[in-house]
Amino acid sequence: MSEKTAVLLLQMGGPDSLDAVEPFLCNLFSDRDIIRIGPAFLQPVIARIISRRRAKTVVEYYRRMGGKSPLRELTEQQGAELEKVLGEGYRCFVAMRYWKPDTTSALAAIKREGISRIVALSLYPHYSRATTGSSLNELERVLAQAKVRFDLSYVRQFYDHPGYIGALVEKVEQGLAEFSDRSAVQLVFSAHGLPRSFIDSGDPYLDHIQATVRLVMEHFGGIRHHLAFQSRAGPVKWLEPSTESMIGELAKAGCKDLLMVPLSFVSDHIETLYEIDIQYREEAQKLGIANFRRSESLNSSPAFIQCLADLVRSLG
Ligand SMILES: C=CC1=C(C)c2cc3[nH]c(cc4nc(cc5[nH]c(cc1n2)c(C)c5CCC(=O)O)C(CCC(=O)O)=C4C)c(C)c3C=C
Ligand SMILES: [Fe+2]
Ligand SMILES: [Fe+2]
Repeated sequence: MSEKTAVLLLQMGGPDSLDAVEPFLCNLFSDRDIIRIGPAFLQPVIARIISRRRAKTVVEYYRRMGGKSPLRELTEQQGAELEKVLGEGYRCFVAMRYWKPDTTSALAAIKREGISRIVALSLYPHYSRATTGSSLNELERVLAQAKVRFDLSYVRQFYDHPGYIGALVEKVEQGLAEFSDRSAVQLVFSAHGLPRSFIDSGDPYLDHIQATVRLVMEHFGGIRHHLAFQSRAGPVKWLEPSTESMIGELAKAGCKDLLMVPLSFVSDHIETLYEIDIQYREEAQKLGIANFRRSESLNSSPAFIQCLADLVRSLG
């Protein structure tokens, strides 16, 4: 057995071609940790119907962002950079919840290298049962079937880690520098939405998001800021206000300079590259917000990779 530690980067994954959109959606809608549709035995059938219908709309979004999600490449790059910072004793692997490479193939690769110690590193800063919880449940299911035993530890969240806050502050600072008068800019922190029922049953996601916003804003005294939630799907009640309505309200109040700060996803994907950069930008410009910008996603920013390395090393 190798003395090395495997760092297993947990992400959602995204379609790697337009043909992959429907099966990706079907995997997502089949997962009862993220969405419950009908009784468990019927969910796979309903998931197939919903994914076929949603794919018709979403394929066009992926087409407009280059024909696929960049999540795999971005996550593999994070793994490569993290491996460089951690040095000799570590190897990084990627496990995507709804697309490739999946948890089974990631564990097979770890096993092939003879590694027995795994740090499961969730790339969602804010814990939710829908995201990190789902990835960890999948990992436990796959491990239960593996013939090899691993020594496993977890990074479940890092919403208040000084390295994460510092990496976000750096991106907001760069975003603000693009405006001629930073005191006129309003920040909209845009987090991924979640059905209200998750929070009502104890999910800490909203508390984590609010803590991140508070810690980032300690560095930006005097700048006006707001928190909103994007990408709701389906008829249930979601966290409010929606990013769309927030943009509308700010436009009505005369805002001309707006910096969107994506939260809750550390890499570029459909919510930054389509929803914010295309959909919300077109809407904002129609409503008279002349300067609509977005701070960059963390992706492989050196400060963020250093944060991930600190999190891994903190587990000894
Ligand atoms: C079905 C309900 C959904 C919940 C709840 C949800 C929560 C949630 N999602 C992310 C991050 C990502 N979501 C992505 C795609 C995506 N998510 C949903 C649905 C829910 N998400 C769908 C249907 C899709 C597919 C795209 C679409 O149809 O709109 C992705 C990957 C995007 C990519 O680039 O391909 C990420 C990442 C978070 C952080 C979150 C709650 C905390
Ligand atoms: Fe999502
Ligand atoms: Fe989404």
